[in-house]
Parts: sequence; C-alpha cells; structure tokens
Amino acid sequence: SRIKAIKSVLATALSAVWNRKPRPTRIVVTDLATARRLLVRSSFSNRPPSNSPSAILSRRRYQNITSAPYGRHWRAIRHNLTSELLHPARIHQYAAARRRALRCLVEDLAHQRRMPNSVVHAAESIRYAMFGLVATMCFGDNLDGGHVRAMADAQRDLVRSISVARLFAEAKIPAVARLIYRSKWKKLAALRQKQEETYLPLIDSRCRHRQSSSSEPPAYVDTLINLQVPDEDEDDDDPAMLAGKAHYKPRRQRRLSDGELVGTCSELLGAGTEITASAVQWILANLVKHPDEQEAVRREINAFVAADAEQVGEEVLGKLEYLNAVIMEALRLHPPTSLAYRQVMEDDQGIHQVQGQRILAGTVVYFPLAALARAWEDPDDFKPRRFLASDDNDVKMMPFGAGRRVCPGKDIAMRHVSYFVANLVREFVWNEAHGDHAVNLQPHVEFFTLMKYPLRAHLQLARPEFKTN
Ligand code: HEM
Repeated sequence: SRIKAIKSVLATALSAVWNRKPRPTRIVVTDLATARRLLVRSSFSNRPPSNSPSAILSRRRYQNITSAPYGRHWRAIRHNLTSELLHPARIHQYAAARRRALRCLVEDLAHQRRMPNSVVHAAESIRYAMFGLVATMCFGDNLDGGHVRAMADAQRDLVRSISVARLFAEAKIPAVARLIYRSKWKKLAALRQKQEETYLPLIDSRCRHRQSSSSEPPAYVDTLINLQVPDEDEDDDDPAMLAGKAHYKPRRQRRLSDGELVGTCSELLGAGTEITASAVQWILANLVKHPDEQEAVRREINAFVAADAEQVGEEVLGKLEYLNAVIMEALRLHPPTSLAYRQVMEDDQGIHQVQGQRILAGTVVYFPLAALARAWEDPDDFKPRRFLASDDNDVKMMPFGAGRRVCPGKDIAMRHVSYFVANLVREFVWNEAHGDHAVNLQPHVEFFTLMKYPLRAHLQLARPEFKTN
C-alpha cells in the first residue's frame, strides 16, 4: 500500500507539473441580451473539442453532432437528424411507442405504490421508460427488454465516466496520461467496448432486415446507415462550400464507420433520455412542492379529457396552456442542460467586445442557462403564471440554447415532456414523502443538471374509479 501511495503522489505531481495543457481564455456571459446577440453570430458556431469518452477513446476521430467541429461533417449529420427522425411531420409516427412506454411506466409506478412502505422511486422508472422509447426510435421495434436495460445501464456508466475522460482530454501528452492512469483508461475503454457490443448487433440486424413491416416508422439507425458524409481528407477550399451555398456537393463521400454509428446513436439515447427524463423529474418535483399548482394542472387536463379516456392524447397537449406554463417555469429554474458554450472562430466582422473585454478567436465563452433565466420578477420563486402573461418575444430564457448549435431535439423533447407529465398528473396525485425521502430541489451539475436526490414521492390514484393497473 506504501508503493501505491507513492505512485499516486508521483502521478499527481507529474500531472500538475507538465501534463496539463494551457487553458484558452475563458469568459462567462451573464446578460441575456448579450448572450442572444453572440450566439446567433456565425463565429459562435463552434464548441471546444469534446471531452466525451467516445471522443477521447477514438482520439477525436468519432464525432457526433454535439462534438463535431462546425463544418461539413457536422452539417451532414445534423441535417440527417432534423430532416429525418426529428422532421415535424414524423413526430406523430412514434405516438404508438410513446403510448407503450407510458403504459409500462404507469403500471410500474402503480405497482410500487402498493409495496409495503409505498414510497415510489420515480426517477429510475421515468428514466427507463424514456430510454425504452428513445431506443425504439433509434433501433426500431422488437427490442428485447433485457437488451434495452443493458443499453440503459451502459449509457449511464458512460455519462458517469465523463469526469474521467476529462482527465485524459486535458493532458498535454495523452500517452503519458494513459500510462499514469492506466487502470482508469482501461475502465473507460471497457465501458465503450461494452457499448459497442450491445449496439453493433442491433445495427447489423437493422442492416439486414430494414423496416420489417411497412407500418413501422423508420429508425434513426436506418438513416445513419444510408448517410453519406463528406470525406475528411478532401480539401476545404471549394468556394461554394466556403460560402455555405446550399448547392455545394463534396467531391468524395463516405459512409459512417461502426465507431461513428455507435457514437451517434449513443448521443440520441443520451440526449433523448437523460435530459428529457431529468426535465420530467424537475417538473414533478416542483409540483410535489406546490400542490396547488399540481391541482391546477389536473383541473385543466380534466376539462379537456373525458374521465373515461385511456390517456391524455397528443392532440390535446397544445391546448393545455397551464401545463405548458408549468413546464416552462421548471425549465427556467432548473434547465437540465445548464451550460451552452462556444469556442470563438475567426470573424470577418471584427473583434467582439463583451462586458468591456475583447474576445479573440479561440476564446471559450460560457452561457450559464439558469443564470440567464433570472431576469424575471421573484426569479427564485416557482410561478408558472408568469408565462401565461408573456408572449413569445417576452420569454427571457433559452433552455435549448440558441444560434446554429441550438438543440435540434427541442420539439420532440417538449412533446415527450408534456405527454408524460400530463398523463402522470392525471393518473396520480404526487404527494411529498417524509424524512430522507422528502423532495430536495438541490441540483447535481455534471454533464446534465440532475436532481441531487432523485425524485421519490407518495402516489395516490387520482381517478380510482378507473383502474390504472
Ligand atoms: C428537455 C430536453 C432537452 C433540453 C433542455 C435540451 C437542451 C439542449 C441545449 C441547451 C443544447 C446546447 C445548445 C447550444 O449550445 O446552444 C442542446 C444541444 C443538443 N441537443 Fe438537446 N435538449 C433536450 C432534448 C434533446 C433531445 C430529445 C435530443 C434528440 C432527440 C437532443 C439533441 C441535441 C443535440 C444533438 C444537440 C447538439 C446540437 C449541435 O451541436 O448542433 N436534445 N440541447
């Protein structure tokens, strides 16, 4: 154990002295108007190199939409997502999958509430339901339940390992860092390996039996398998490309490699599950803390949905103004992605000044989304009504970011969040549990902003005359 201790002291000293890269200048923007002005500029279209496990392990060869530098590859994979899976005309095609996921979740919660101590562990149940739904959108129907759970666990382990990946990302000489932190590197590589082993058979089987039935909506993987992306090695000197012209066609194209396919699917599962499930939890947690607001949401739903209807249908969601106000207020107070950030690119319109400081190309600029959403009266209070009074131009927040890198999943995220919250409030009265199980609104900020103490509550059937389970 003494040798171990000496090794660990040596490792810390070594990494402190010569293994850290010099950091670029960093600036935090805390004023919403400035944030909006900057984020829509073309020079604010890039993020710093990604520190995700997949990017680090592939020595930044596997890029997904979030990690890809602004350019042709990013444009191709982002356009594929927004014009295929997330196209507004496609959203309804996954309604059956949403309904199935909701039914399983309601049954699970109803089952838990009948257990002896009756405290429902809602956080994990919501996350698994959301994961099953997004996995269907990603890989198609007919997924085996055990396989989905294995993927969900692998995904969570990868999210948890982000701080470890950062250690290697920040190393000046990566080979030395890999030597010093050999066991951490091995663990990281094993996680990624496990992910590949669970995803690749699904991708392969999709290649062989694509869209087994014509009624099945296309899966994300189908679009990725067919996707042609510009060849990395091609020169970036085409004038049409440089001018961002729509007719630009790269000379050489290629398909995504297996590693890129896994990384891009993992991005959809991560964004579609962790962030959305976290948003649902924050909303329900606030409704537990504010039973009067919860009752107002339920009253609104019951005014639009027949008492014996199986569910709050998706066609009703747009009419539920109070529910929407509650969702916006929770996103304002607890944006599940707490930070947007950019690495400034060269700009032909000159140098920016922010808060009296010159921003040069290469500077990393942070936009803390929760702090930017405080320009309201009583900013710490949960007051959904403020959104009933404001029109779109008046909405002083941006939980989905802004500019070219704005969240492409905004519409589907709002659909999933409102559908799940509406139905969960219609089925159950969410009451505060006591002692250690009481709702605690403290955040845990990592890659996403999760609840530090996952949501637990006492659930009571809201319409006992109609059997939930
Ligand atoms: C409530 C749920 C969600 C919230 C609050 C959220 C928020 C965000 C934010 C703040 C960003 C960074 C934007 C910026 O830098 O300006 C982002 C990026 C992104 N989001 Fe979401 N998101 C959510 C759900 C989703 C879903 C469901 C998907 C996929 C279906 C998704 C896919 C992405 C992707 C791919 C990016 C990177 C975009 C790029 O770099 O071009 N998000 N999201």
